[in-house]
Amino acid sequence: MTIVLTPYWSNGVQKLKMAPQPPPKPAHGLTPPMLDDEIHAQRCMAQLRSKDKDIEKYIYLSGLKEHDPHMFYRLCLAHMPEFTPIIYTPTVGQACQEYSKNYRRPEGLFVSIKDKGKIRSVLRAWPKLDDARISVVTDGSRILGLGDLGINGMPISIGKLSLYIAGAGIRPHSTIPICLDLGTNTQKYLDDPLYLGLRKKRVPTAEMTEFMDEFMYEMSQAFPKLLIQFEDFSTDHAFLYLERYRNQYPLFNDDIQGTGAVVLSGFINAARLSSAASGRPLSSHRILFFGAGSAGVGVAMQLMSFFTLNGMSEQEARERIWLVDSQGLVYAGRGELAEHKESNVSLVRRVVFVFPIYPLLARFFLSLTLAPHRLCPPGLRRPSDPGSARRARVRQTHRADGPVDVFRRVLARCNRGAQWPPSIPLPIIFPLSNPVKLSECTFEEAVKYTDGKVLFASGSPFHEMEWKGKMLYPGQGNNMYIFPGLGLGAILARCSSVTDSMVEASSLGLANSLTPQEEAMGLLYPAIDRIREISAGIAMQVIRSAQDAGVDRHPELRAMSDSELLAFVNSKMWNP
Ligand SMILES: NC(=O)C1=CN([C@@H]2O[C@H](COP(=O)(O)OP(=O)(O)OC[C@H]3O[C@@H](n4cnc5c(N)ncnc54)[C@H](OP(=O)(O)O)[C@@H]3O)[C@@H](O)[C@H]2O)C=CC1
Ligand SMILES: CC(=O)C(=O)O
Ligand SMILES: [Mg+2]
Repeated sequence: MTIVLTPYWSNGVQKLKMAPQPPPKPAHGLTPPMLDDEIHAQRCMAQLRSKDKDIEKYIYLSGLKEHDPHMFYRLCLAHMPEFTPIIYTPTVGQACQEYSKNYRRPEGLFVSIKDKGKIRSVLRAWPKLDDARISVVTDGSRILGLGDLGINGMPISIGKLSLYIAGAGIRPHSTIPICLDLGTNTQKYLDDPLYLGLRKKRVPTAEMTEFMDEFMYEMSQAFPKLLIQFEDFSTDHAFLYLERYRNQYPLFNDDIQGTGAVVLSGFINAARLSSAASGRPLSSHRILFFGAGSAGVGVAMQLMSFFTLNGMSEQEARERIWLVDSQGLVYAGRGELAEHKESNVSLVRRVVFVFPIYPLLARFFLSLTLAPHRLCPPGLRRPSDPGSARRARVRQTHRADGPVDVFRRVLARCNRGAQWPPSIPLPIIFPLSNPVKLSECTFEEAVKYTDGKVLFASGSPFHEMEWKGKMLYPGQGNNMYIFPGLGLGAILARCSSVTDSMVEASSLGLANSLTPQEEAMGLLYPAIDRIREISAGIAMQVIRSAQDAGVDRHPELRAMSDSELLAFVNSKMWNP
């Protein structure tokens, strides 16, 4: 089916093709006589691999997905490690940045601030109203770590949904990529004649909230069975709209909750290995978050919840967790804190009482000195390090222009060329920022500075490497391991909302999905080729958790045994 769905900014009439229907058998004579499926799969891979640049590969695969979706998803499933860096991070970041330049055809739904008051009619233009089950919605304001890309954020919604289809077997025509156009504060795009979005600065939060209220209500009316994933909203709005709507509609925020879940899962597996090697209990870990945005605070909240559910007091759990932002250590009394840091005050250190008389000195000291010093694992501290020299060093690190440089320097200084201390046999380093160029450190750096001992997981993929005759494998701590299974479970259980317990269930499901072979290799996350199996297991845990929380609306699933439920989940997966 094709319908005319012209983006409001487009002059011409363009057709939005609803993909993918099973390909109709072409009449004899309309295809080459020897067009064999198997050979054609090889041909497509050869065409893909012949492209020099990743962005060209991305464009090629977008075209393949449009005109032959079955082949696209078949190849995607067969070559996950090769495909994900192209259709997802890191290349999707470039695809977003160049979206207006490379734009070829409409894909997804654009809802503009100008549609306020008539969002209903925009949504109802979507051709597959009854089929819709999952939508990834972004406003383009914080795409990966690349900042405010405005309407150029659309490929992130498309990319995430491709992973839903490939990774969890969501039916392609049940997905709706959405980009909200609320303006952009990035001058480069406002000045770009090719920019496809509104040429105005972002609207104030109050106006955005009115828009969001209407948008969410109309979404629930137009698509009654829809689960919504909020993606890459700037941190203030990410927390605001998650809290505002989470009890009203089935939705979750991928950057806060999906990231929290994936990192908790990796942490559980890493801490197991680390604690086994050091003989120290899980409670001995000290966790530094370098960045206190939606991802950092989301993960910190997830870890807090895990620690307290597993026997630690809130105080003990809090003492494990340290947040650092662009101003240094986040602590109560530092001054006005952003809402998402303030409202998660249980994470904020309450250390200022040590300096009742000299609050300014305290702020300076805590921000520049104590935080990185204390956070540096104990075995790495140099007891003889004079305070002034340390302060100077730390100040120097804070002079850097971005978190990447700061982190690299801290890491390098932690090592100081000395032997990695035996008190921390297996340090855990998760440089989670995306895409690759924003990763806080590379796998190679982490391996080098820890003499090959690091337990490592990054947001974007790195290659394995050899170190002193041994092959070392980096993990990919990316929410792509979580959202397909979490979404599938929430859809199949017909949830009225997504609870914290469902998110935690997805995390534990992932942590427990390692095979004995993967465990023996010291992996923190399972091989991505097994994503379907992993997603099915996660979906099953999520459904059970939804039932426990009483938010499921599919009572027949309650009567099923676990094996029946798993078979049911698998039977619902779409296959190319
Ligand atoms: N691996 C994964 O699955 C995921 C990865 N991410 C990635 O995480 C990154 C962060 O996302 P998000 O939290 O939403 O982004 P934000 O921009 O909201 O947060 C960034 C944080 O880093 C802090 N920061 C910036 N510069 C410095 C500096 N020089 N020194 C110390 N701290 C600094 C900021 O401080 P301040 O608060 O003071 O401004 C802020 O707290 C992105 O790259 C994103 O792609 C996100 C989601 C999932
Ligand atoms: C992975 C992801 O969601 C992000 O970097 O924003
Ligand atoms: Mg994201």
